[in-house]
Amino acid sequence: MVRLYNDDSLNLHTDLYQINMAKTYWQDGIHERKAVFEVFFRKLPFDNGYAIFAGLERITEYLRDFRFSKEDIQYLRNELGYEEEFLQYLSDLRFTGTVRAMHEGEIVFGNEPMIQVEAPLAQAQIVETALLNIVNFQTLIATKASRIKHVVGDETVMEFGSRRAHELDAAIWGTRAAFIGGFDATSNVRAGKRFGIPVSGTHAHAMVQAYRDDYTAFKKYAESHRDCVFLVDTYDTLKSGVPSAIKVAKEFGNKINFIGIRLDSGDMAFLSKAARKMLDKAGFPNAKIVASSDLDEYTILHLKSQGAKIDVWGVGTKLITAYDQPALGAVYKMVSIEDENGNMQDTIKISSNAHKVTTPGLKNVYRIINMETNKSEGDYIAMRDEDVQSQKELKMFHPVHTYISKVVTHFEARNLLHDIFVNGEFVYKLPSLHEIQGYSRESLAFLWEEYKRSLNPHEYPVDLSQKCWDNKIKNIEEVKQHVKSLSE
Ligand SMILES: Nc1ncnc2c1ncn2[C@@H]1O[C@H](COP(=O)(O)OP(=O)(O)OP(=O)(O)O)[C@@H](O)[C@H]1O
Ligand SMILES: O=P(O)(O)OC[C@H]1O[C@H](OP(=O)(O)OP(=O)(O)O)[C@H](O)[C@@H]1O
Ligand SMILES: O=C(O)c1cccnc1
Repeated sequence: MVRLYNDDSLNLHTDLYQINMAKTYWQDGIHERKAVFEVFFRKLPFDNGYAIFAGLERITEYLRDFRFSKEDIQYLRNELGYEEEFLQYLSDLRFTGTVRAMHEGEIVFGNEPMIQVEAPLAQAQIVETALLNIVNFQTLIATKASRIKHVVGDETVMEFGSRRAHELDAAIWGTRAAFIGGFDATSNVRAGKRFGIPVSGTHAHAMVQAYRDDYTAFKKYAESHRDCVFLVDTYDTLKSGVPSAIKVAKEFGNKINFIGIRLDSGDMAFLSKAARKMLDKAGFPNAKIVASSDLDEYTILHLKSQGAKIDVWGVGTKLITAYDQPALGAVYKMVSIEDENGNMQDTIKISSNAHKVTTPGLKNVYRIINMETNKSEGDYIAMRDEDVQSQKELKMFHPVHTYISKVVTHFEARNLLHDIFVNGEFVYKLPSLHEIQGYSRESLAFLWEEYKRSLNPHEYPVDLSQKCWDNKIKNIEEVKQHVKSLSE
């Protein structure tokens, strides 16, 4: 088949300015200098108390495949006019850097690196766009899913969003992220095939319309399927939908597995309670009630507070489009760069907003677990040469309001960043998606409930070590001096 679009590589999935900067570095001969960038966001999405890091698997694939194809080079030559020598450099380019990152599914907070890229400057620059693109979306959806799952609790929640997602990629990768965040199943069959996510589904109003009435439609479905969930709200939920479902379930008996019914409109608290009574009375106390229709964590919480008898939740649009916050603002900031003598020098980005000043240098991130409570005291960012675990007492203080502090003893300092690539070599063992979901659940168990509630959660501490803080202040002073000297 002749394809309209030959989407042969992801290397051009970058902003033009990255390639232009790479060209400047290359022409100036500094493209091979080592640079360290960190991926982090400043503000948690949805005013949540935590986020769930997702996207690492796709990033590893992107970096392993990192090469400009012949067609890419041709495009850069013919349409963008780059010169031959630079194009030759680009066509030989492979990712040779070191990447450290959190495990996928890790609980993550503002202002701490989820990923560190330590690579030749030009390479580190070119990969920024794709890395942020992947992490921002997948982390956002995994976090939204986690908020929803937190409200749903032990009941089942299914992902129904593909039809409303922002195109095909978002549906597929959003579904994967939703599973990481705790969703149990998806309606998207391709996501099931590709990622091994359990696939599940009922039927649409169209089928009832096609057969003109509930009873005939359910009967025809029962004749062709063993597992049956009947959608009961096409015409009249309580007068026609539920009675027809019960009638078919009785008629077919053991020939089908009558799982239950689905409600998709109306007052779902009222209808679910009424339907429950009808199902129980008819001898189907185990039949489940599935609900869908513009659900999110808020509606689900409301429905539960009204005593709705809903066992399974189907959530689409508001999850997959991150309806109430359409983007996560993760950024990619340079923290260190090699100088002309081969020494690494810290770099900092200053802002008039204290929260926006970056934290320079080569750092580690630790989760400080209190060994007595087995709960997390906060995250602790230290310089790489610090030995955090061997300290008897750890002073943790707020990175902006430094007078807010506490001393922690009897702790385990868990290093959150793991080697993914070392000098271009892929050294990480990718976990399965089920393992990632399990890991995320375990990570959440270290958080006190105060950080997990969906409304006004406590602010989780992400603190700097004294050394890291001193280094930041020193860098700020140096930059100020430098700027002053230039203006004199
Ligand atoms: N008891 C309830 N309490 C709070 N929210 C509810 C309750 N029942 C339903 N909802 C929510 O209220 C909204 C109702 O949507 P809307 O009025 O647009 O139409 P609908 O009843 O779903 O019907 P249709 O799909 O035919 O337009 C949905 O988001 C639904 O999840
Ligand atoms: O509301 P969401 O959270 O996005 O969940 C998915 C929605 O998609 C379907 O509706 P649609 O009107 O597209 O078709 P159908 O009801 O006829 O199946 C389904 O009935 C849900 O209402
Ligand atoms: O299986 C379902 O019930 C379903 C699937 C996609 C969207 N809405 C509902």
